[in-house]
Amino acid sequence: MAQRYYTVSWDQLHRDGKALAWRLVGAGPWKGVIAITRGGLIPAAIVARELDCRIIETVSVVTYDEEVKGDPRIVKTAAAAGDGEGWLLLDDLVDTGTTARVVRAMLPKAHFATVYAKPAGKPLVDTFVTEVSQDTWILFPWDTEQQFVPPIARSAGGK
Ligand SMILES: O=P(O)(O)OC[C@H]1O[C@H](OP(=O)(O)OP(=O)(O)O)[C@H](O)[C@@H]1O
Ligand code: HPA
Ligand SMILES: [Mg+2]
Repeated sequence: MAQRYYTVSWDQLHRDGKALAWRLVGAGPWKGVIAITRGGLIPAAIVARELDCRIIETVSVVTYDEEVKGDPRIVKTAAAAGDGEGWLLLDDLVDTGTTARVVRAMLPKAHFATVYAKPAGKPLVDTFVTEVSQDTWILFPWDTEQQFVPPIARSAGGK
């Protein structure tokens, strides 16, 4: 299990997604966006909207079951994108870089961008917005929900 958590709200993801679009706007034009599903789908929608890009392809790689990492499994390729030249490849984050390595081998000429990056995966990304430490687990809004928490006085054992 991760040692700490970094919770990302929908609002923050939207803001960070737009910050990513600002970093990418001068690097185009793009033939289209390729989202690495599933985590890259929402960032891809936000960035594609800001870059005025209507063409969205997907590739699917499964690497984790919740917080447990396994061997990466390619579930879907993006044949229309060829070697990726002129395409913008998007994911929510790079952690160990395992998924990025697999996808980069499939689309070596694509520009690879993520919203968040951890140190081990950072060298594989062309553009990202926010770095978090390797022992931090990012909690995305689609994986979480709001719930009641007891007052501090009670959880600290005061009452
Ligand atoms: O750098 P890595 O160590 O490979 O980790 C990053 C990848 O792991 C997560 O995907 P996941 O395999 O959980 O699939 P999902 O996007 O469908 O949730 C995340 O969305 C990235 O794609
Ligand atoms: O920190 C993370 N958060 C969510 N999914 C992930 N997949 C790999 N690392 C992470
Ligand atoms: Mg993913």
